[in-house]
Amino acid sequence: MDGSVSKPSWTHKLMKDHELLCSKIREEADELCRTLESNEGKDRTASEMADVLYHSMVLLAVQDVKLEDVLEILRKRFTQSGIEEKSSRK
Ligand SMILES: N=c1c2ncn([C@@H]3O[C@H](COP(=O)(O)OP(=O)(O)OP(=O)(O)O)[C@@H](O)[C@H]3O)c2ncn1[C@@H]1O[C@H](COP(=O)(O)O)[C@@H](O)[C@H]1O
Repeated sequence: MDGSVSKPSWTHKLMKDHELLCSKIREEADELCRTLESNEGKDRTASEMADVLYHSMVLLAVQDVKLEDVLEILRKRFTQSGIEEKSSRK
């Protein structure tokens, strides 16, 4: 024993408590939207987006989904407009 005390980790807490994790993602997404609706400025938008990304990346890690896999899906969508893709599903 080296006598060190491990620091509490927000990430570990989120990974163990899926209800908390999902509620944080919803809360942070709502805060991000409010930066637009209330014109809170670029810095606030960037900060809230960082919160959304961080919490969403924890959700990916819980499910063993790599961010690279998400980026690959976005890359494949480059050649098709979102409206075309949506109508192709109907
Ligand atoms: N990027 C983050 C990160 N972004 C946000 N958070 C935490 O997410 C929590 C969000 O809670 P709240 O919504 O209550 O806080 P808030 O959003 O600041 O409050 P308001 O917007 O409501 O004013 C806060 O405790 C933030 O510190 C993060 N916690 C950790 N990380 C990264 O994860 C690493 C490991 O952190 P630990 O897991 O805590 O060791 C860190 O070094 C960082 O790199």
